[in-house]
Amino acid sequence: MRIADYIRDIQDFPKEGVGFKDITPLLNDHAAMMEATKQLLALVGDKKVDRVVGMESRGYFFATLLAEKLGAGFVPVRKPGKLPFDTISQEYSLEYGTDILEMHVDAIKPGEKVLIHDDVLATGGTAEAVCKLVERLGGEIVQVNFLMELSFLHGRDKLAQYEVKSLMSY
Ligand SMILES: O=P(O)(O)OC[C@H]1O[C@H](OP(=O)(O)OP(=O)(O)O)[C@H](O)[C@@H]1O
Ligand SMILES: Nc1ncnc2[nH]cnc12
Repeated sequence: MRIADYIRDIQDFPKEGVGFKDITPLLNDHAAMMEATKQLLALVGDKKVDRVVGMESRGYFFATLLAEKLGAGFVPVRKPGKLPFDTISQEYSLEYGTDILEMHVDAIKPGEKVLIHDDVLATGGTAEAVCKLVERLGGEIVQVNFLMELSFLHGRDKLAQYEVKSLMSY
């Protein structure tokens, strides 16, 4: 089974010029979703992970599956104003806009080992902001992984000090 066969390309979404990578076919097929989870787990290997951090919203799907398999807690990163408790905020830029990401102040304890997961690495702005949030809370980032990276946008350059892995590269 090829995971890439379950990624649908949508041209000019959400804006003209963007080639959008749609993961809903992958989520729609149980066997494909489980295979992708297995392959992401293989990227993590035998690293100890206390918390898996997932980015709203498409990062949540596999981040929670990974947390379950790794015996780790799940931490949601959300867009502003959505988290009910005290938060820390970090501004970031996207392939198509700018925004702020937030995390609960008590989501990660100093010294905890953190896996960060998102579906797509594009410009790297989102992942860079999340790395900053995790480190501001004292977390130790053991890996940042993605289903896919859009290598022509060079998002890895923003994450040079971390172990960055992805299942697919375009
Ligand atoms: O590497 P970057 O250029 O920062 O882009 C990658 C981010 O963009 C997408 O999220 P989006 O903000 O579209 O939100 P969504 O998951 O809620 O659709 C994607 O799921 C990543 O989180
Ligand atoms: N081209 C793209 N497809 C899916 N998600 C994205 N996030 C940023 N760029 C993206």
